[in-house]
Amino acid sequence: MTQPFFVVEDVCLKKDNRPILNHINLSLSEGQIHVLLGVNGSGKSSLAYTLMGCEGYTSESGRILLDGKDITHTRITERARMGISLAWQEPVRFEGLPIGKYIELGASESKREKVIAALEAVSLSPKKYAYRAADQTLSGGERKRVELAAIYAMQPRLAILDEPDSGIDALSITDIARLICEMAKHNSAVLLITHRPELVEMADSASLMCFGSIIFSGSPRETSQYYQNRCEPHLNILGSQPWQISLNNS
Ligand SMILES: Nc1ncnc2c1ncn2[C@@H]1O[C@H](COP(=O)(O)OP(=O)(O)OP(=O)(O)O)[C@@H](O)[C@H]1O
Repeated sequence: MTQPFFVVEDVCLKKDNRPILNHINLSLSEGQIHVLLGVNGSGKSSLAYTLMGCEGYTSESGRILLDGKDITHTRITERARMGISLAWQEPVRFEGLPIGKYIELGASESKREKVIAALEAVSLSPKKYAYRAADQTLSGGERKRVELAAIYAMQPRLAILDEPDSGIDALSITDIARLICEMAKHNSAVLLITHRPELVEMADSASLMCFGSIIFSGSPRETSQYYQNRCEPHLNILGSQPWQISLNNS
């Protein structure tokens, strides 16, 4: 793995005077897939928004560095230009716009080919979808695929994927896994927020968030085992839904 180009140093965030992120440290290299695990409300999406530079999510302390340059106070549009992109947990609505046009907006080069390749990468037929305008007949799962296709076409330096699997059926999870691997092969770093074991397994590294802090980092296997041993029993006691993750051969 090459030297990290994206480094998060000691980042803290408060909302309504409440700490949401506590001294987060993270680094990513080109082509690295890093999984962020954690129960609901542990701060995963807040970290994604902070790294993307979303309004209201500027860290009070610490630094975010891209190629050694401090981008902690750089606006979201500039960060996008620098090659950081975020696939939201709830896909962006682009009603009225043909799907192909939406994907083309951020495509890096040779746009028509990119749109076709991106749609094929998420198993949507270009013939059927490229000219179809987004409207209420587009399902949640289809929207999720289009959002991922748009990110794929961009070939960002860092793709932050916030639960790309939500609303996606079990059979289609292999399409998502393949797409993420393709992105990494094209040298994008991927920060992947997910609860799906199939996606955790293919990552290079993982971190576990709890109450706004990263409490464990290691291999995906070690991290999910840490979760199972330390977090799940507490969730069971609290009567919450256990977050189910089981890696093969573990
Ligand atoms: N804009 C905000 N104002 C106040 N509190 C917020 C805001 N955004 C997030 N929080 C709080 O920060 C905490 C972390 O939320 P966040 O959505 O980042 O967690 P998460 O790990 O992504 O959860 P999930 O898995 O349910 O998506 C929660 O307690 C949430 O209520």
